[in-house]
Amino acid sequence: MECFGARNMTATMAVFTCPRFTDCNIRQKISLLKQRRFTSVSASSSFRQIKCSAKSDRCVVDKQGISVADEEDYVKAGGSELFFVQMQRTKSMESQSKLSEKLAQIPIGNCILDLVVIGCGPAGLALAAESAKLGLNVGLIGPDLPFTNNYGVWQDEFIGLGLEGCIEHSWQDTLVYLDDDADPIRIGRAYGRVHRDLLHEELLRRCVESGVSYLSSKVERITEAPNGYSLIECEGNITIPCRLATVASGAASGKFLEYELGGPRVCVQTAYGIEVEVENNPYDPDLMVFMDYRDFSKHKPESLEAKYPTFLYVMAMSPTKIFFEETCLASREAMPFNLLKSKLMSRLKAMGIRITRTYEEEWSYIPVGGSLPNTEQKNLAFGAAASMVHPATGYSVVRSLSEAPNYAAVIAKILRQDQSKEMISLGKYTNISKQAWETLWPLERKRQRAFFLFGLSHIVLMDLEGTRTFFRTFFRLPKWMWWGFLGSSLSSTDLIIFALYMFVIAPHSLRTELVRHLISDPTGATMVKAYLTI
Ligand SMILES: CC(C)=CCC/C(C)=C/C=C/C(C)=C/C=C/C(C)=C/C=C/C=C(C)/C=C/C=C(C)/C=C/C=C(\C)CCC=C(C)C
Repeated sequence: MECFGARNMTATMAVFTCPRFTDCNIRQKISLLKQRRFTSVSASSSFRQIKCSAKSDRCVVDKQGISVADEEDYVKAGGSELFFVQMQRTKSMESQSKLSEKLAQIPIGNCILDLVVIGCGPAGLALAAESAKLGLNVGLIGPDLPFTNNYGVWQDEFIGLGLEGCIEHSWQDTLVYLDDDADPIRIGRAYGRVHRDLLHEELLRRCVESGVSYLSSKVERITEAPNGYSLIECEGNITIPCRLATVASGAASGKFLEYELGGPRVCVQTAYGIEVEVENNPYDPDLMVFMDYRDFSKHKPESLEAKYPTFLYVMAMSPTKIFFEETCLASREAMPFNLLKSKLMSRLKAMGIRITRTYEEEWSYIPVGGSLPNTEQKNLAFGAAASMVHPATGYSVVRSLSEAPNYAAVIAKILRQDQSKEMISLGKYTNISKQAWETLWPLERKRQRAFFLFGLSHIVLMDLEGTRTFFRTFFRLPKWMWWGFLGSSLSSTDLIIFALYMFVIAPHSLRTELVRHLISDPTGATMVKAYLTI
């Protein structure tokens, strides 16, 4: 057996450094956050992400619109250059198992893994389990952190994945409110709230069953050995050799990957959510509210609040226990979290809803759009790192979970057919990743994405009234069209029919805007080019 320089096995906790920002001292900031207002601070510099529970909710917002700390910490830390921050307050995640307690440790020093998956979110766990099921020797590396997000899914999609047992609450129908005085649109599709602990447990169970091994560590870099193996260099001088590496560590995994140059700029979906006990809840607990775009707060058109059209996402767990999330579907600059929070509070007040107890609070920041990974590179990616977040909705979990088996099958195939040990020892290796990249991003998928990016670039330009008109038209499309659009299951040809249908039923003002946008926005030209490329 070959052995590649794993020098010691200590230091599996993350060290807070931030190589992307050479001038910022994240370590110092984390320690300040830890000392003062926050508990359980954990971070991964490579992901440029900090997760922490706040003791205080007096947050300030940095110049990119991200709440980072309370004022005193912020000043002491010298401001924040952080790009991706999620804060979860008063959430209990203790019931989630530690990966390190259930998975065998990656053998260090004496074996070469077939595949290393970097990142332990839903995409990483699903890909690791599916690949190991096919007989690959798979290692998973990443910080041993619980799932913290609240995921919502269309129930049929989750049943299709065999994950119905992970739905903690479901609603038989879903509503969209667009007009202040009209009845809501009934969507006719059941929605579910994912139980994050059960999802974590189920994906972990699949990893255990298929024999995935695990290292709780932070990956510092991925390099290539002269014989073509990938070397996963982790903190504490641990190096794990493998035949292929797949990065599944979320949207900010840029350090390990190359992305196409000159692509569209990244936009952001921001949301502020609370799970609360309330009095005077006007929402029917049997129905999920996907989007409530009614303008309760009546902000003046020139106000900052009105600059970001937001909607309320409502999951009623009982007549009095509700999860509310004020969401800005997409904007060019991140909507400041304090603004989202104040919009939610004034909306609830205007509706006469009184909060009597807060169970949980969450801030969510999801980059949408942006470039595709460069498909010539050797390292693979999966999930948000592979730009698999739906640019026009921000949803990604179902796509990652549903594509994991197929992607794993292609990885297994190329690893089997390629690179016999003799070829490797003769230095005759080829880039075996190309086929996997092409499975993830074939021309057809690139066309669909070009269409979604065109839609996204239109969404970010609309004001509240424009947004309502847009969605009034969108939800009047035949069901298969908008279901398919949201689930990324329309082919590129279906999307042309979708666009023409939308054009036909749209009011004159929206038609003119769509055609003007198609002609004048660069994403229009890119979309046409993608459709013409064969
Ligand atoms: C925590 C976490 C993770 C999260 C949280 C957050 C939340 C809550 C979220 C939510 C979300 C949601 C609900 C979303 C939704 C979305 C939607 C519905 C979307 C939709 C979209 C749509 C679109 C974009 C569309 C588009 C369209 C188009 C583009 C069209 C076009 C047309 C044309 C161009 C026409 C042409 C014609 C001729 C030329 C003749």
